[in-house]
Amino acid sequence: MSALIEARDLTIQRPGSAETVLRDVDFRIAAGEIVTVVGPNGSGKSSLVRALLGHAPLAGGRVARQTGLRIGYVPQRVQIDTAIPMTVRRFLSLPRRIADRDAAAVLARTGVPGLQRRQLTQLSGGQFQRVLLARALLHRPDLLVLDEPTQGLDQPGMVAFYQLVEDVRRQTGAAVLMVSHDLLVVMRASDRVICLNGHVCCEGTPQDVSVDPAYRALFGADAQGTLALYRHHHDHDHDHDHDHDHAHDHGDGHGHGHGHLQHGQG
Ligand SMILES: Nc1ncnc2c1ncn2[C@@H]1O[C@H](COP(=O)(O)OP(=O)(O)OP(=O)(O)O)[C@@H](O)[C@H]1O
Repeated sequence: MSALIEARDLTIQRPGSAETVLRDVDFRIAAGEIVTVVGPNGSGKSSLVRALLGHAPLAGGRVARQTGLRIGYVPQRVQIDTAIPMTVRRFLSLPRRIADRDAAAVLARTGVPGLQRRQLTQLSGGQFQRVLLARALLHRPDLLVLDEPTQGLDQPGMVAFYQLVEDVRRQTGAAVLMVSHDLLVVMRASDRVICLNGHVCCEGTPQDVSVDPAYRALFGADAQGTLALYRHHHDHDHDHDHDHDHAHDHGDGHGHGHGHLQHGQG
């Protein structure tokens, strides 16, 4: 299958300096794939995403994006000016105006129907993330790019959010590229995981990455947890769960995240 985005030998430097943030990274994502980038703070995850989207200069290598590729992007930080009142409905129409019908449909799809008239500042963390996802979905992207989409959500909120991302992929066929720290949860929602630390430490299926020594060295106790989760999953074959991969996820699907809005971040 041809790639939506393909990168070769990417090298990225810290803006305004010769310091290398990422070196020799190869990357590809195909239609319909869910790929997650994990790695410690400062390991270059957001830099990689920005370079793939063409938002950051390359110090080396090349990136090819499929002609006409539609991308829905939720950046790591979303600047909300709390001094200016803004409803969800208006937010969805920025920068391009959309019809009421489309606004209602996309909010229903992301599990927050009827929020149109609510002020952004009055949303819970989980609702806000779903509104961001709704906005990213509006223009029927071939690829959704979500940079740490569950920041500030509690565990059930995270599980529910990743379940929603999988539903969106199934319903729309969009590929998904995510950056995440939520190792245990996100790895289960991914087809492929890339573990970064200034370069690609390891990559592959979640199962392969969870047992890779480089991954385990980077994530220590958390990696042990991932491993245990895969063992547990492997050891049990639930009668009623043959057709999907969430036998041990007990998210309630309602996204009741208790995080807070990240007001005015840069
Ligand atoms: N605009 C910038 N100006 C200066 N340095 C930057 C900038 N963006 C990134 N960097 C540096 O590049 C390195 C990688 O940052 P990046 O944000 O890509 O990491 P990350 O893996 O996404 O981190 P986190 O998990 O903390 O979000 C860091 O050392 C960071 O300080």
